[in-house]
Amino acid sequence: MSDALLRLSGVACMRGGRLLLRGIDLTLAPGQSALLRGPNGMGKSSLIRLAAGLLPAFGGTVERYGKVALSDESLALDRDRTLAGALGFWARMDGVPAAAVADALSALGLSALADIPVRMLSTGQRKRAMLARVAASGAPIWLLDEPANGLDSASVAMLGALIGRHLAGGGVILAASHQDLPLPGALEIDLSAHLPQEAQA
Ligand SMILES: Nc1ncnc2c1ncn2[C@@H]1O[C@H](COP(=O)(O)OP(=O)(O)OP(=O)(O)O)[C@@H](O)[C@H]1O
Repeated sequence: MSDALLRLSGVACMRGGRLLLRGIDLTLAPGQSALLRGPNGMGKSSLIRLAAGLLPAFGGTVERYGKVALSDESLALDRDRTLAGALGFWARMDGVPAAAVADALSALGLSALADIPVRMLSTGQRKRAMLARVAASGAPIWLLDEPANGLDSASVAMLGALIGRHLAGGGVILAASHQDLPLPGALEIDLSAHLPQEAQA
């Protein structure tokens, strides 16, 4: 038995035949969060994908206890549907009530854009729409790759409120970001401490 929702134990990450990272240990219990730090190309996105189960671990284990919601650079929303329609599609797939979509739109300041086709959204609006999909998913495990990219300060504040509610409700968050995130109390993981030995020499 375990209280953890997400656990990485001795994880090593390989990409394109190159060992990027090794020895990653992380346990997130309800209400906890972690932030991956490191320069470009260090493997932050790769580790997020690995935590999502989209990339196999080269070594170690990844345990997930609950559904996962991922926000990364891919849109994952039907560009030709309205924003509410595209989010509604995922709500049906996720088996969550339609009200979750309205709540998520409201939380991200997108209610007025509910009937706009996704393809017409601006960069920042699209990013908020992707975060709305995560918020509406009902998943306890949020994996957020650069969630503040393209967001203005008001939107970052909305993201902060969303994050606070998710953690207070017993969810967990693993994020990667170059920017400061509204993720108070997050465990910071500096990936440069996890380079393979030959890369450290
Ligand atoms: N599909 C792939 N096949 C092979 N190598 C890849 C693939 N995707 C990424 N890589 C390589 O893996 C390394 C880590 O990439 P990753 O995107 O995880 O880094 P990152 O820390 O998120 O970078 P950034 O800060 O620029 O977003 C890079 O050297 C990249 O070239």
